[in-house]
Amino acid sequence: MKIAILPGDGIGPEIMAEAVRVLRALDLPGMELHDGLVGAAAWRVHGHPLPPETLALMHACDALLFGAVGDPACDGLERHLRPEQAVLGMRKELGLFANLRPAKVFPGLEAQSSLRPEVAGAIDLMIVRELNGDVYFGEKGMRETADGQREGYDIMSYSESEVRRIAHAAFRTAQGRSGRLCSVDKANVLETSQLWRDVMIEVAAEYPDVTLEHMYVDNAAMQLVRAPGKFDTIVTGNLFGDILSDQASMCVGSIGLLASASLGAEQTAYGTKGAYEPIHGSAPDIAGKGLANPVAMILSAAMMLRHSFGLEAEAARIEAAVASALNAGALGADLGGTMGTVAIGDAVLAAL
Ligand SMILES: NC(=O)C1=CN([C@@H]2O[C@H](COP(=O)(O)OP(=O)(O)OC[C@H]3O[C@@H](n4cnc5c(N)ncnc54)[C@H](O)[C@@H]3O)[C@@H](O)[C@H]2O)C=CC1
Ligand SMILES: CC(C)CC(=O)C(=O)O
Ligand SMILES: [Mg+2]
Repeated sequence: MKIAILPGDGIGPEIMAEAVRVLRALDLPGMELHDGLVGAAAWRVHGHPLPPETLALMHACDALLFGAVGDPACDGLERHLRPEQAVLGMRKELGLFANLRPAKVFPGLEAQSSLRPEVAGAIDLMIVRELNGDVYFGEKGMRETADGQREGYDIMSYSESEVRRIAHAAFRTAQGRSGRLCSVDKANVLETSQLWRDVMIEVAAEYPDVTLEHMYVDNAAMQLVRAPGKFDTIVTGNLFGDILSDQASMCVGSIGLLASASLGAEQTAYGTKGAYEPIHGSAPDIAGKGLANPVAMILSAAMMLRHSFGLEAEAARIEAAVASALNAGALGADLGGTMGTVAIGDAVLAAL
């Protein structure tokens, strides 16, 4: 059970330290943790955000715990050297095309949501975000128009096979939940989305026990704050899924609460290889202050135990400890409390 520990930048190291404490407390036989550098932290040492040393570690491990990357000091670098290329590169290099982002309100935290408590209380949804395609990975560049203006461009595209494989992942996810799948696209405007919708409908024929509906992304953004409890499983593209999941986090209460699993086709001796990371970024505005909520990172470790190592009981144990600690008031500033990163980690450990 080899796990790559990739804290990254900003609050990444602070929240990773808490997740590692929780993992170590479980005392799992055969668990090995291997540290690696990603993002600006790697660029400062090796001159690249995803250096060969880290890539080799990623390939050698059964699962990866990833903190966050991003550093304002690097915003002026050429794009291929920016910290964010580490997370994009990891997902592409390992073929991690299915990003599962669960959003569920924790008992006792309904009032921390940006929504009314009775609306927030009904949230229990899963966003299945495609992670290897879309406008994030299309050809991009800067060119000059005929009248001498600068013009930036990013090509949005999806191939049929890319949509088909995420469709199967989403239908299977919906089967394991309530059997309702909502595919979010912009098929009224985008050809990419029309293909997405057509393939979703084709794949639906193989899952007669799942009810498929379609929703345009602008409406989905609205419905997510109007009646989020009506969603069960959402499947969407890379860009829309990125945006909708940040929005879902505030419906739950804080972006510091939402974990994710990024899975591909590769199987190890233990289960599906995957990378596990909070949905948030490196939060430079609070980095180094001990204020970051480590819950999303800790819950990402739980998702790792479930998906990559088949350790369901241990995953559930972490999730129960987090729910109990939050319910008992282990809240940071993001949730209206006063606790810092380490104190929240202590509370989770005490509840384990
Ligand atoms: N997977 C990754 O590594 C990601 C990296 N980024 C990068 O992170 C950097 C910052 O991006 P932002 O747009 O500011 O997004 P962000 O998610 O880092 O922060 C947005 C806001 O949420 C707060 N926040 C985030 N995580 C928190 C936590 N655990 N506890 C308490 N508050 C938390 C931050 O303080 C900030 O006010 C950029 O360089 C961006 O490119 C952004 C998203 C994902
Ligand atoms: C650097 C971004 C593509 C990462 C992000 O915002 C995300 O995956 O949620
Ligand atoms: Mg994001």
